[in-house]
Amino acid sequence: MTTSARPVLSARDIGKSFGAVVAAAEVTIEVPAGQRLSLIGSNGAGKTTFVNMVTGYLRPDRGAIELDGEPILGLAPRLISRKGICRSFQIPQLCVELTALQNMLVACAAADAGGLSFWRDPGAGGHQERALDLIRRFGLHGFADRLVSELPGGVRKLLDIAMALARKPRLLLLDEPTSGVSAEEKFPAMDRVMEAISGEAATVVFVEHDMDIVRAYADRVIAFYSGRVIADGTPDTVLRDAEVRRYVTGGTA
Ligand SMILES: Nc1ncnc2c1ncn2[C@@H]1O[C@H](COP(=O)(O)OP(=O)(O)OP(=O)(O)O)[C@@H](O)[C@H]1O
Repeated sequence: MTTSARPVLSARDIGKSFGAVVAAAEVTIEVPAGQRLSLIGSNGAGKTTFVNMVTGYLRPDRGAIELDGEPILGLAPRLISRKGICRSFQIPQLCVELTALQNMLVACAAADAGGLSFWRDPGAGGHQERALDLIRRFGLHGFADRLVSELPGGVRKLLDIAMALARKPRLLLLDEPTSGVSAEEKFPAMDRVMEAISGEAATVVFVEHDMDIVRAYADRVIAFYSGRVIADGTPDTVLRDAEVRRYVTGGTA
């Protein structure tokens, strides 16, 4: 679980409270390159708060966050994403009036652009090739020309994740990649995601409620409870942990 190499992500003693609610209490997590880390915990345990702090959507009250040794705490989400931390959301953030391919083109063009100049022609500058490659690798070619408003939830989820990869991130954070995806589609969808991520050599942190998915795709698991890390280790170790069984899985894992 430990490595002598410098971690891709280092979050040390980060804390965040919302009034009396402690959403993160001195959370320390280091993620080495290439790891597939799953964050688990019951509703309100602090998983999304952690993701939001790492990606700049929430500013911690205290602590330090570094990407490849460079401090990133306090930077805006757009800057953090340019530095190499990208994310997907529980509810996909897509432009529903554009097609799947147009959304991907905008993501690819924005990844390259210094400003908003990509709006002039998102199809220019090799973006088309990258967009089509990602669409194909996520198995979305059949949906490329369909409006996002017409797409099923599972397809939207995959498109949102594929768009997060447009920037070739060092670290990809996926907030509940399988929520809203039907039981039979979950494993094929995660196979696509993990295959695409390994092709990009990105490190991945994913928030997940389905313990079968955690077991199948994570090589490390961190369990949260009430804003604290209560277990950290291999899936087997963490899912057998007494506190995790009590507070997270209810003994069902
Ligand atoms: N913007 C906010 N304002 C007030 N309270 C918040 C805010 N964001 C999160 N919280 C609170 O912080 C705690 C942690 O929430 P968080 O969303 O991180 O949990 P989670 O583990 O991601 O839960 P879920 O699995 O339901 O998404 C909860 O008690 C939540 O109500």
